[in-house]
Amino acid sequence: MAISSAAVLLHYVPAALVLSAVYAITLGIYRVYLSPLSHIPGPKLAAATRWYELYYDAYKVGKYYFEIEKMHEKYGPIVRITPFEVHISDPAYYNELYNMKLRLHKDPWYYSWLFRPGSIFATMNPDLHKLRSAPIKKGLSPASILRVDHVLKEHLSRLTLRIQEHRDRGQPINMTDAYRALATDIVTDISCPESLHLLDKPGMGHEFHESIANYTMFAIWNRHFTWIGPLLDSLPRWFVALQGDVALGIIDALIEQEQQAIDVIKNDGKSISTKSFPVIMNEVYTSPDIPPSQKTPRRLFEEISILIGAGSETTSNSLLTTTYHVLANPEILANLQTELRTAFTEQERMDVLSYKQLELLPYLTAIIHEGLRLATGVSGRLPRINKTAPTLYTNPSSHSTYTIPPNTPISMTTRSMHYNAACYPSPTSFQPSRFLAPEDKKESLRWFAPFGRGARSCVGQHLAMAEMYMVIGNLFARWEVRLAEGVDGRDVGMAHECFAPFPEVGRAGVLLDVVG
Ligand code: HEM
Repeated sequence: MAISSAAVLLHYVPAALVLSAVYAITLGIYRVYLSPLSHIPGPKLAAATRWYELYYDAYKVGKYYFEIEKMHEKYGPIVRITPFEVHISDPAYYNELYNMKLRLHKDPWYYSWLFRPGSIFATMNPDLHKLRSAPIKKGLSPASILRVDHVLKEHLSRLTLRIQEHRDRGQPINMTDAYRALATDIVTDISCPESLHLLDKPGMGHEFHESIANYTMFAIWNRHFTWIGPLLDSLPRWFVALQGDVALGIIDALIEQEQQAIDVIKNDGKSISTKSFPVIMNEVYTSPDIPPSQKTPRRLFEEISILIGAGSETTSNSLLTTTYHVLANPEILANLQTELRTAFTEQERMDVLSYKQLELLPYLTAIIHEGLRLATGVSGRLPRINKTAPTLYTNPSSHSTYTIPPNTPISMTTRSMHYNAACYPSPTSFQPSRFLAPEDKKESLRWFAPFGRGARSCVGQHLAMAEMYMVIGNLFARWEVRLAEGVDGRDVGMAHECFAPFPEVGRAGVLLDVVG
């Protein structure tokens, strides 16, 4: 009697299952007891398999941050959080890890998340990063930001129009949408020949922002299953259209960005818009430091799409957190309004105040620092790798020194430092006074790193600061606004940590009543 091939296969299934189980158990035992990281404290399951992180971060959506916090409470300042990675929670060590001199690499596994390997954000090697980032740093330098002051003012005027419209209609304005639209419009204007102009769209691009946020949270799966990113990128437009208009809007925005990259290259880097300043896409293309092999449409597109992503959610979240806390604290609001009304005449306050005018104000400055601290626009754990030498870490309480072998990702989380009661007493409360008196300010700035530190710190920080001053300064100099009913701390709190902090799913956002 002939035996079918299916029957033969079935015959081997139990053996294959047993072998896989033996392999998995042996690997787990090796990782927990014999690996070069086995001396680092932490949960055995996290040391045995990456699926521990997968469960909390991808399946439960951005919950590993909270698990890592619990691990530190139980095991101390150094913890092995995956079979391969060590996490440190010790503010005094922050400057040692994120140190200019060390020339550390980023961790390719962690940064594979958004599938943009051509961007500076996902460039692991410090030499290649230096080359690629030079024109971007130039385009976002303090001098360049001053040159685009008129662009920022123009976008602020469009925000003013939206606020005015809502006041005239007696409708609350959704600042979650407004700030996301504003930050996206500004960063696209500065980076690309064409801006997205979301502030002018109905609902200020609400669905667009929601989809980007949802994608950002979903993209965590991409770290664990690296085929997801390329698959999503290769989906044809007609297929995406089946998911509805919002998905189509996003894919069209990406296609448009890629087309702009193609046009910039076709025009040999000469301006293809009527703008009075060079946009970053052109700066990258014309940079003499970058070899022609790095000037493909795909790389240009990846660079710019990351710049837009990095410059929108972070900034809008910081603006939102600051606005919420100022309004939730009447005394702070009153102090800020007094400072603004003393510094500027009514006529000046009815016009758009500039970054240069506003950055001189000490109370506003303290508010912005405190807002950036509480928001911590990047909440991810930022792993770095020393390729050549072991890293030594000494636990300050036990005085035990741990040797972490080369090539191990070592991470720290700025948000934990910003919320550490030893660095900032009553860390969850909004207290601009921490950044006011010179001695308090000096101490608070020691632990203040919203833009990260070292060679891979934020390239957009000068633009972000200009936006913070201009939006917060102008909002409270000109308008009387109140938190609408139902808005509370959950609208700016972090319920999901997906590189950026996200509030509970389903919250309506920070709505403001414009009363004058
Ligand atoms: C308040 C707003 C912002 C915050 C809190 C923030 C924070 C950060 C942090 C902490 C990093 C380091 C990430 C890492 O180590 O992987 C970073 C990197 C980066 N940021 Fe920002 N950022 C903000 C605004 C912006 C803006 C406006 C832009 C663009 C114009 C931008 C573009 C980038 C880019 C491209 C990187 C990657 C830099 C590199 O790897 O060399 N950011 N940002």
